[in-house]
Amino acid sequence: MKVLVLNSGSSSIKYQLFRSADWTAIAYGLVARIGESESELRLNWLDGAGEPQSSRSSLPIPTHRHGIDQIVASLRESGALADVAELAAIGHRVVHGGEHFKHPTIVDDSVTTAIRDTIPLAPLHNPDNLVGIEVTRTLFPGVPSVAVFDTAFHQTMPPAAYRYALPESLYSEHRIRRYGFHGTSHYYVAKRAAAFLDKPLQDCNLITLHLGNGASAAAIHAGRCVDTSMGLTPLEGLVMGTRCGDIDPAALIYLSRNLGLDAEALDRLLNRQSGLLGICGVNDMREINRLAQEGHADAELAIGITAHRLKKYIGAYYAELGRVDAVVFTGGIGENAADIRRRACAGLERLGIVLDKAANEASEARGERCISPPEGEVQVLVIPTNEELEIAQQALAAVTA
Ligand SMILES: Nc1ncnc2c1ncn2[C@@H]1O[C@H](COP(=O)(O)OP(=O)(O)O)[C@@H](O)[C@H]1O
Ligand SMILES: CC(=O)OP(=O)(O)O
Ligand SMILES: [Mg+2]
Repeated sequence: MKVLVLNSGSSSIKYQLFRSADWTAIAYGLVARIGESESELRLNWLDGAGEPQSSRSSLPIPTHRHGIDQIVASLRESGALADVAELAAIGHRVVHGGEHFKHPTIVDDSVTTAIRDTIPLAPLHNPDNLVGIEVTRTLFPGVPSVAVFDTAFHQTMPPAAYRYALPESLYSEHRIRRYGFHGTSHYYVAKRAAAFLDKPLQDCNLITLHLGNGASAAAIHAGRCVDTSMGLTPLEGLVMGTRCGDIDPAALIYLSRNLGLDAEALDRLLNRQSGLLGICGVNDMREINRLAQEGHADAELAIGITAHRLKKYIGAYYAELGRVDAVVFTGGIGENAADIRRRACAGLERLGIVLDKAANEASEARGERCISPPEGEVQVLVIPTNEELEIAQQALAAVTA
């Protein structure tokens, strides 16, 4: 059987098709620039002989529905998915599941309603996730769609970690609390880290750092999440591509009173115009590294604030956990940006966190690796994330349960 995984964003859909027998990704790709005059369809697949092939085409793709149609048509044409009947499940990334969803869930009307209800909490993500689900439910009524939630892994946090110091009614009536996101990624890399350390996950204390366009940290005690940096929405915590992370909430009051910014303007400012982009005008870490090396002070500052914030969270989560087996870096920045890793870990020797300079900076290194000395008290690991694989496995488990 095969499992298709869709990660629907505002103007793109990323997808992977897995063969469940051995969890090989037999095809993956994306549809980009949906709704623009020239959209793009990319497909990578393994041909009949197992050789990798790829194709890229430009065509107008006006809506997500057309995008998913195109994905399925190209999967059919390539032979990766000869017949939709081969699909055991379609797994969807859903960013916000509120308190309602602690597990992967087969979608029915009540589930789409519950996901729709959380849109105000994840306006950047949930609407597009929902569109993907609605399209596959109408296009393939015979194939179960399974929602896998970013928030699910964090549902084990104790109240001391997930409650804010706000009036009780804001929690009991409005469910304002820390939810946490990227849970599928934190869980996946935690499992891989445990395997790397050759210990059962339930014996591992880990600090996992997912550093992509969105970024978050998690404290994992005995294999369960006990704290995470994102909050009610994916805005709190670390510095991100376009999101500010932690700020004094009174800054919003100030901006509202003195600059007249309303809710929409604050949302735009903090979610889309801040973070790395706000500090230095660029949100791509590769470009920022290049600019910093050329001496651009604002690019250097963007890296400095990012690393400073990361170090603070590593220290805080170390204090919460008491003992740490490994610090795990993942996501596009975590997996590739040696300089960020170096700065985030600098000065933490007293905590047993030490990097092996050569291992950290080995630019050709790929895959799961240890970047601390083998005798180190705390292993520092780089573990490439694979949210799609985790979603595929959870989706299949949900439909076969
Ligand atoms: N070699 C690299 N060096 C530094 N940063 C990198 C490198 N490769 C990717 N990145 C950064 O990773 C970020 C994107 O991470 P990714 O996990 O792909 O994002 P998303 O959250 O969209 O999945 C971007 O800031 C990008 O610049
Ligand atoms: C929740 C979140 O921030 O997701 P992403 O990193 O995909 O934007
Ligand atoms: Mg990602």
